[in-house]
Amino acid sequence: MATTLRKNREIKIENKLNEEPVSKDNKVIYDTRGLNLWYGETQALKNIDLPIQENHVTAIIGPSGCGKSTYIKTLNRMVELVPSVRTTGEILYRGKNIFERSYRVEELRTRVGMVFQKPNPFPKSIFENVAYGPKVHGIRDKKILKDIVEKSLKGAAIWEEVKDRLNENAYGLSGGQQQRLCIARCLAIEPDVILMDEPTSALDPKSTLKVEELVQELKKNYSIVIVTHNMQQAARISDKTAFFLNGEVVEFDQTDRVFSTPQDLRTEDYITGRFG
Ligand SMILES: Nc1ncnc2c1ncn2[C@@H]1O[C@H](COP(=O)(O)OP(=O)(O)OP(=O)(O)O)[C@@H](O)[C@H]1O
Repeated sequence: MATTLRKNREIKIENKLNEEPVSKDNKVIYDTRGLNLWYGETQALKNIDLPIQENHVTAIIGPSGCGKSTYIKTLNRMVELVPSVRTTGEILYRGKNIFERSYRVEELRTRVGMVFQKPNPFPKSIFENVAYGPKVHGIRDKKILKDIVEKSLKGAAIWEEVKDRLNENAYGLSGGQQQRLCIARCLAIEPDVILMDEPTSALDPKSTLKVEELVQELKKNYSIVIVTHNMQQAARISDKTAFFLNGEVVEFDQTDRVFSTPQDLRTEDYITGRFG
């Protein structure tokens, strides 16, 4: 891990050197160009063009089955775990096409963390849940692991609630706490991007609020892409919103514009609750 983390930092610097000078606010971290994706004969994504900006929260909204989850699972190539999947087009992550043969998918996945709809802690202690990733990457030093665990739990705004019970089983936590633990687990591998697939859909309103506040905090250091069914949530926490419909991006803009003055009638119909 120490080597991987160092490498991540070096890659960040190297990328910075290779990048064209663009203003900080406009730096594209993920650029999707003409992406099509099929599950067997079914086309789930159609000609997607989507630039995702660094240190922004980008929300993906749209009705059930429109391709939101498929899209974010394409960003870390997790979608390829489905054998019938075929893609065309490009996704550039920090300027490099992730579909290129020579692209190292393992490295992509250490730089791009993912949080799922249902909290999925391992049946292990709170400490071990967070230390797992760093251990897999070769960190054995107890002091370093302890520091990583504390820093990650603090980063996920759950440290105060669990610091006295780190050796207890993670299953003893509430759903909302489990989800923040999963976010801490994700932070422990020092990702560059965090993908979140409906991270609050299984949580109560209070836990949802905590995760939303956390996302706002995390975007200072990470780039976040979040799929959500909850339009209020997208409006509250995202900087940019992409509206997907039938596998296409119908509209992509600043979140306030998408919700206040949508350019496409289909976006307007969706956000005003006429369908979906
Ligand atoms: N493993 C799979 N095999 C075949 N088809 C799939 C698979 N996963 C998704 N699909 C199809 O791809 C399309 C997009 O599905 P996806 O799950 O990406 O939509 P979604 O917008 O995330 O939906 P939801 O909001 O209900 O989660 C749907 O038609 C779905 O049936």
